[in-house]
Amino acid sequence: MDPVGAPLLRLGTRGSALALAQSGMVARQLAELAAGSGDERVPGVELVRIKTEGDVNQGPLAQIGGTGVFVGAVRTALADGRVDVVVHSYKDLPTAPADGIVVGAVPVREDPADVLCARDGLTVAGLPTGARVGTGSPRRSAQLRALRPDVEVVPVRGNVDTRLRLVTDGHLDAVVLAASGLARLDRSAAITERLRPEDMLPACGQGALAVECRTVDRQTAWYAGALNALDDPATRAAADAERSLLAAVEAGCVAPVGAHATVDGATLRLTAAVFSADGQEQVRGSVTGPLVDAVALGVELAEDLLTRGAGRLLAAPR
Ligand SMILES: NCc1[nH]cc(CCC(=O)O)c1CC(=O)O
Repeated sequence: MDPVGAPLLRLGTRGSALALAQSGMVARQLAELAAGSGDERVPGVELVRIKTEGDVNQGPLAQIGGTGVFVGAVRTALADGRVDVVVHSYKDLPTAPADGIVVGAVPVREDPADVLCARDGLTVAGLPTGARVGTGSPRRSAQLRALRPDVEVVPVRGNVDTRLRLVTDGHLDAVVLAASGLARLDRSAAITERLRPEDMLPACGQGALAVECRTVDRQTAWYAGALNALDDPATRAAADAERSLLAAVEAGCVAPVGAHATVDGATLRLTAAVFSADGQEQVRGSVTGPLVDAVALGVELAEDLLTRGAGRLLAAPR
């Protein structure tokens, strides 16, 4: 309760700069929407910081349990009732559902594209032979090597600022990052080239946020109206399609996957590809259908890719 007795919406967040930027945006939107919903009780939104193992342990993500380590602690705080909503980068959210938790809102998506942040304004085509480009993502690595087999992909980890500094310090010629993360951190000036989704298919859900709440509260909590108002059905459908594809492909292969859904009125178009680690092979496809069939469209395209040999790409040399 805040001093005048109105309920405080407790929004759980990690402490990283990106998480705080995203949570802060959602907090402001939720406060405005709740206030605008005609509800007498104008709520405050309180940010509650949650420390996760991924923040403490800087070892390679794959060794400490993948991006799931960030999500787990935040979801536990939600399930335990310490907070009411949590905000995730949708692309970091595992596809398996969590008990008692639902995605209460999917706000309007930012640009889902990946971007190059290079020294001296360089583009992918302009990088010198043997240029050192940082990314920790097998998906970005494979597609970068498909575009430029001669560049050296350097594995990197750490937050967005750490990665940008590798370029400004002269350790790397460039890094590949998400346009959305840079925009939210007000670092878009570092972008030297926006990579078209045709050339660099984004991660499933990239650029979108997932606002999770407890399932029991989704319809009935005093903030349910604000969650409804925050939800963008087009973004939700795009994320649903990309993530159902990912879940269905993951069941059949562990090769890098990229996907991009676009929405035009009531129609959704999903393009996706699975890559060999070296980027020299790929299986790509598209599917178009009604927005309301987003999940089924993702499964349909996944089955198509698997039928055409997506699973086999796992065996390709690294
Ligand atoms: N893996 C870290 C991460 N998780 C989400 C984003 C960007 C924000 C988004 O996808 O919406 C980033 C940084 C990046 O990939 O450059």
